[in-house]
Amino acid sequence: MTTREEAARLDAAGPATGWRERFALPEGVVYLDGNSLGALPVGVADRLVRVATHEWGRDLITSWNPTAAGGDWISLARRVGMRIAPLIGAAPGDVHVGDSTSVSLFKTMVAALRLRPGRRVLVVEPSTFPTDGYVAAGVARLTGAELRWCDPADPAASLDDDVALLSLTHVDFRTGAMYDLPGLSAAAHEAGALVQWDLCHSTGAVPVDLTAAGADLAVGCSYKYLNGGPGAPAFTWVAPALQPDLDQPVQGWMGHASPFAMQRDYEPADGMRRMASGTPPVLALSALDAALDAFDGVTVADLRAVSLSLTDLFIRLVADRLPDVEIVTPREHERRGSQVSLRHADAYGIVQALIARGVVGDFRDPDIARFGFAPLYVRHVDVLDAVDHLVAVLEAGEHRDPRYAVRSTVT
Ligand SMILES: Cc1ncc(COP(=O)(O)O)c(C=O)c1O
Ligand SMILES: Nc1c(O)cccc1C(=O)C[C@H](N)C(=O)O
Repeated sequence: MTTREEAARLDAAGPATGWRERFALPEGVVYLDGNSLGALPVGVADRLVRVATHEWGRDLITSWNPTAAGGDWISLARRVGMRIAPLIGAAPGDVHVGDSTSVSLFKTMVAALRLRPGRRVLVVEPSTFPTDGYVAAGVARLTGAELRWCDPADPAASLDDDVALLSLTHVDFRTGAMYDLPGLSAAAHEAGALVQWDLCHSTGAVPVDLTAAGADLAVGCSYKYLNGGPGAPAFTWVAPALQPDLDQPVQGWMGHASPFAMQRDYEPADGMRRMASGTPPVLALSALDAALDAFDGVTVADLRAVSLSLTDLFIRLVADRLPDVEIVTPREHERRGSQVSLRHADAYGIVQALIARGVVGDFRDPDIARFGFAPLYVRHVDVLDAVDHLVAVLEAGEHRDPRYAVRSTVT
């Protein structure tokens, strides 16, 4: 059994030294929900104030161009994309930032169908985060393509000559299980299909090398492990070889080759700039830009080492102390993201009772209690404390409190 002293030693000796201080976390809270909403990095509030007062308030519209205060809003999305690129194995100019993940999925799915005109099937995994399936169904309805649900245990079995795109989520939001990104990318290509990865639950916690894997398209949000804040803009990546033929459906003026020439006819900009549609969300991009400072000097390999050490410890302690609780997240490192999910009939009550004790995880219908381990700020001592509280909740029956019989709207 790991003692608190041993856990504290692991925290002090590991590569995570100094990482947690980059966040403004409330005292006494063990935050295990960074896989839904990342914590607040220290520089973000000041940056937002500066952008609002100096760039917007004082410099007004001149801030679209570079100013003494900073400004240069017009290139902000591109600059933020360049900072996300190394976390996903992308070249610096190949990441567009600006829409929600759902809207990004719409654009990339339509674009992928247009890149494979002879094929009309979109393959999606049915237990993925719902928005991926909803958008795929909408795209199918709009384009006349067919949506084919694959077997989650064997997505490659659904590939054939009709498939234009295999679209998968790298790390599953419910179970924390991780797909073999290079292997499934290769399988899609063998069938002549393109492959897209939803990296919402990977980026910033799990190593991803889209270039090495030969993937075609990817999307991901920035409010989870990237800590960009609620509603922070998502990113899109498309393999450089596909960019010249990329034809996305929301062709707006910001994706035009010369937006300020205000021409009548649309002419796409070069490269990923054409993925833009309208005016970029400058305030949200500024928050994200400041949030990414928390990754300065941090390698993805170190993030992964810390993440695995945390999830290993949580899994081991739960297995030892609560043998009746089912751990649904895979034990094998190569199949695990950065969260651990437990199955229990009273999962909702467990999560609420833990929150009342200052341990914040979340619940996913119908019976999953989810715990995310954001390696930049979760410590081994937090893992120990979380499991102590979990054991105490179950022993005292706190999860059966009648207050938890009715669920809140947002879980
Ligand atoms: C895998 C996955 N894809 C997409 C989304 C939704 O993205 P958005 O709300 O940015 O459209 C989420 C979570 O919200 C998610 O977990
Ligand atoms: N995006 C969210 C939101 O606006 C409110 C509440 C939760 C979320 C989430 O991110 C959910 C998340 N994708 C999940 O994995 O469940």
